[in-house]
Amino acid sequence: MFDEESNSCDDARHFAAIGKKGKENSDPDLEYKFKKSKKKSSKEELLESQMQCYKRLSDLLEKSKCYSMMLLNRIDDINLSAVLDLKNEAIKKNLEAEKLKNNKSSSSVKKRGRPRKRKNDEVDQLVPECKLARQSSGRLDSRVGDSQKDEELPSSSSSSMQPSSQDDFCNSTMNNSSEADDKKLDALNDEKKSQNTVINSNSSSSIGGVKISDDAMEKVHTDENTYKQPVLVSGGTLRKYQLDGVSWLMKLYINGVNGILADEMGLGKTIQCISLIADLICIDIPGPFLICGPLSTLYNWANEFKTFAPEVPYLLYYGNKTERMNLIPKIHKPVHVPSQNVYVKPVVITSYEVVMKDQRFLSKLPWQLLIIDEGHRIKNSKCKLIKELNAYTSPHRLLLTGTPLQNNLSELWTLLNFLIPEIFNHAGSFETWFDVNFLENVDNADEQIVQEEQKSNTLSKIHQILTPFMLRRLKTDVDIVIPPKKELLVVAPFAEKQKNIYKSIVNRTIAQLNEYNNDPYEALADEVSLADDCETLMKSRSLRASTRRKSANYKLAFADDNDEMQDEDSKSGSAKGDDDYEVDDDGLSAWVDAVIKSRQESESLRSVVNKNDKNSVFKEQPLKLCNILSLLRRCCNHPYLIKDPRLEDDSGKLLTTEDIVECSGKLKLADRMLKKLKQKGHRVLIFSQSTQLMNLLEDYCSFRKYKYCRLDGAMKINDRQDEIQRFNDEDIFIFMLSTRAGGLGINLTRADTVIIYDSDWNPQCDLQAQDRCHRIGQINPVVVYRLVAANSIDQLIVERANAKRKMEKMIIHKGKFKSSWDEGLADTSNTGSSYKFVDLNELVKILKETDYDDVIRDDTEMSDEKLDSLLDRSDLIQVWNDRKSGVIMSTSDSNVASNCTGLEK
Ligand SMILES: Nc1ncnc2c1ncn2[C@@H]1O[C@H](COP(=O)(O)OP(=O)(O)OP(=O)(O)O)[C@@H](O)[C@H]1O
Repeated sequence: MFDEESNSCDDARHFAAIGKKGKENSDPDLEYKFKKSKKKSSKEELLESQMQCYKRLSDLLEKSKCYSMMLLNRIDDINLSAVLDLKNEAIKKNLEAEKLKNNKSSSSVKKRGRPRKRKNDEVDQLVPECKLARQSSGRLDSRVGDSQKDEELPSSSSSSMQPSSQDDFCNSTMNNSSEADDKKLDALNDEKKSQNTVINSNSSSSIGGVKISDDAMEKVHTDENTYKQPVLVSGGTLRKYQLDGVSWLMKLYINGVNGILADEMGLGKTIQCISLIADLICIDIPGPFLICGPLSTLYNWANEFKTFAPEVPYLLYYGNKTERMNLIPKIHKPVHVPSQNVYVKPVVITSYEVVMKDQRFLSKLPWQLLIIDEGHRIKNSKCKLIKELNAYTSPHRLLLTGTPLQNNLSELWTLLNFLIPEIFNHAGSFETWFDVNFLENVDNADEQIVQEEQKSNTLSKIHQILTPFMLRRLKTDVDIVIPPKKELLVVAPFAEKQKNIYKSIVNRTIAQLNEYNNDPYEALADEVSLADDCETLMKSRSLRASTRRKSANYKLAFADDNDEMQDEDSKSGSAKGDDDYEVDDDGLSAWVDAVIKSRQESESLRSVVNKNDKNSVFKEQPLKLCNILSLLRRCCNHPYLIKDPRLEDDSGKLLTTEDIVECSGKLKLADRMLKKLKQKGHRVLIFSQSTQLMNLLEDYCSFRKYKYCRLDGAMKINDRQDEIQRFNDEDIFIFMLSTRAGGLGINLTRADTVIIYDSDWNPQCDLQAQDRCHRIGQINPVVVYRLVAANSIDQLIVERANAKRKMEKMIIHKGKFKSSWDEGLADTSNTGSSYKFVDLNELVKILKETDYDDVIRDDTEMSDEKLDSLLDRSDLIQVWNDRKSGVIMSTSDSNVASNCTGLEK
């Protein structure tokens, strides 16, 4: 619905922003209307605001259309000129380089008196000492003691994982320090550029200052059907869709358009970016290039460079302050790329943390490309990272994310605003452009959504606007063969005592709410006594309270989920539902409604109160309220998370008994499943939101004598990497990971089973987690079990997540952004106001989809037969075998191949 108040508020912000930015962005017409509107009646204002809204939307569509037209024309111009074939060019270049090298090496043979070696051997020759250093370093302690510390990362000499290219880089810069300094880079590369013809001032030079010669342009301007693998990417073969992706990225780059590569997780966004950089090097753009991402993904980037583009130098820039300072000279040192005979700056790979900490220094460098991996990290417009990143100048910004839309449309808008502020210039007015309430409202029936779309075409408009800037392919769209996956929602009944505790929490809270009538603040201020109640209950079960670990540390359930590596059990979100909770008739749903209502009320009150009184007593109350959700979640996961009753032995170790399994419905079921999975030789990833639950699961694994690995956000990067390596190298049954830290950018294809022990409010986090093993490199079908405690907050979370997922599917419309660049633009280049309308039948299909393929539910303990059928994956194996033979018969037919990936529902 159009909101008059928020619109005028947006307008005010909009004009304030105009004032700040200067005249160039202002719209005098709008400004006049805005001032004038103040004197009008509210009806007139509403009408006028709606007109403004309409005008802005038309402007936006027009801008997007013009942008697309401009790009299309530019591409056409370039393609019309005589385009040399990239491959021939590469071969020519290689020959020249080879010739040059032969000359060089024959003179060096004379000088050093040693025989000439083959190209690859030469690189290896440079680094024997570094390789030795790699082998000699040992494992490090697994925890960071002080969370406030700088990232504790090793210096280059002590890292057990220091990649060879890094070593190559160190060594070669040392060996060549006298000749390959900054001046040499400029001189060398200037010399090369001067051999080229005129710089195409119409193309990139006008956009962000990137100058690309005609010669260079010719090398990259082949259309995507003939786009060739970059010569520097020698460690693997790009798949067709990846070549298309690189072609798209290159076109964005040379046309000065920022964008989002939003391919589904595991499709190889990394290799596509590496290929882009490799191609940029070949067209005389010698860097520097900056890649930033979550800490846990840095080694993955390094490994991918090492594997696929071994000649492209990179630098892992991280560590504490001193370590980073020591690395600074290396950022500036050019490195020789033998096959191209060019000097380039190493690609700097770093974390968000460092991008913020070292902003003052790093942002001064003339980055030629800025890649933000797991780009949804900046979905919140107020996050510090966005502000810091905005200080970085680069002619090109690229966001990578497999999950561009996580919670709501404003987040997507924030990403676009960061990338293309000239079009998506005012995030706040987004809501006034589109009436997206009907999409975001979880209570809306599917039919309502379809009717609304029929009426307003909102989805069609959004798709049209996004198309030029986003490329998204799903596993089912592309020519890769990944074994099928299925997801099962497994509903576990509470263990008897667990159920009592849960009831007690709910009843006590409702009583509080009633008791204090409409005053939720007072009602929930007594949280401690609520916890005490639970304790009393536990004690009454004769479970003695002696524990090494502290009892429940109530973290904020509504903490900002943008915090890097935040992986505790407290997540952002809200719950709403009207389920048939047996715990307390309609009690729980009423309770949840009350929780939400009071949260909203207290938030608005807080904002009012806070304006006047910074020390307001109300300030923290809404968060306390949410702690109760956290308490319920703990209870669903394991009652020990409320109070751990175990005693210590003489060495201070907690004595674990069968009770650890018996008192939690979910663990009891998981225990039975794990026993059988082990017998069948499967390997399992267990994801949880809570590190405290992971502590318990560790105790459980030790108790059952299961070999396990662990990865969570508190671990140092080296230790995470060691654990990943250990799981990949050794025969380890279980890898337990915190969803937030372990769900990003890592490859664990040795596992073929995923257990999501507790679901995230944000469904994309769980999807990211599953895709750690369902990706290229997986050879077996994958089964995902999502555990849910029956009739509990767990179910609300899954429902809420499903609603968000539906919205994401509608916006990031399946198939909408997989189209090629030109096809995508063609939609917007049509004359007139013709939209490519959303196919309503397809929309209905999307609305009916769920992520899980089946729900397995039992009110009592699951029978052995049912358990066996739960664990049976012969259906997947059959499908996989059939598909494999189908693919073999027609590998050239990408359509057939694409039908052979994933599992249709
Ligand atoms: N053409 C290729 N040949 C061989 N392996 C490939 C190819 N493309 C990708 N891979 C491998 O596929 C795996 C997934 O790639 P990558 O991690 O880049 O995916 P992603 O899209 O970035 O996923 P995420 O969003 O989860 O980070 C990696 O192990 C990568 O090495």
